[in-house]
Amino acid sequence: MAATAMDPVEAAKRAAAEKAVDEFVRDGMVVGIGSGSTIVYAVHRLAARAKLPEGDPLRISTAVFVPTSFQSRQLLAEAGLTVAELATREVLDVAIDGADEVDKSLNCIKGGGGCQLEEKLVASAARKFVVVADHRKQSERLGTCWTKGVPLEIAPSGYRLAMRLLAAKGATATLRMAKSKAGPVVTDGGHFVVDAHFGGIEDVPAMERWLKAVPGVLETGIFCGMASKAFFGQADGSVVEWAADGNATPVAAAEAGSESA
Ligand SMILES: O=C[C@H](O)[C@H](O)[C@H](O)COP(=O)(O)O
Repeated sequence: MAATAMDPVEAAKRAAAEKAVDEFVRDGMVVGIGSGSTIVYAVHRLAARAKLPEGDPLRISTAVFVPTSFQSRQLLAEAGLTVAELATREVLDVAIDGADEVDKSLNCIKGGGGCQLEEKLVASAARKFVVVADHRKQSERLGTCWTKGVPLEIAPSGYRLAMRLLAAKGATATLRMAKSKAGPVVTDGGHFVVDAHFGGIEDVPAMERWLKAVPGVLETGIFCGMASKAFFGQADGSVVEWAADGNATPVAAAEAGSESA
């Protein structure tokens, strides 16, 4: 039976994730693992590398992985990879995560999946923060591609106050509602998510500072000045790499789509 072709967007996510894992993860490292659909391919790649024969330079046997969510903890455990907790690790070698939108300075909007607080903690603890995404996430200005708003993780008791303050600042702010449960989305940490859309964000650092100062906002989905590199899988199967200095480089995705590491 002929193999079914992979959906091009999924193939792009996979190419980016595999490239980042192979460029940044070495054996013995402590590695932060983000959440979302793109990170699934990173974990699959890590699992494949754990099965490589001894002596293979890509083999990982002593690396440990710090998850950012229930989802990534489960993925790592199912892949047979060693899970570590951020509470017992002060510094991580690298953290790899997806994003909802990335600008040329590698500022990101994250939290489309409601995991921004743990993701921010893990990324902040890492010496290097690496973003993996498909081409739809490449943006000239945050807030223009991802128009669902900046996800904000909010103390439940403060969500009405926060929404009033956000609206006064000009945002369209909505409490994120669950799809298969009555009521709001509740994060892994037991908080609510408010999505605040301001249109295109001109001054990303100022916006992040302002959002962080809103009472009840525990963390914002703006990751400003944190990433050192971003990999974007393209529709043609290639991977484009953005560096924090604004340089964009097309890189070969020779192994993209391969089953083995
Ligand atoms: O809360 C979710 C995370 O920030 C994800 O990394 C982000 O939403 C990107 O997810 P995906 O890889 O599914 O596009």
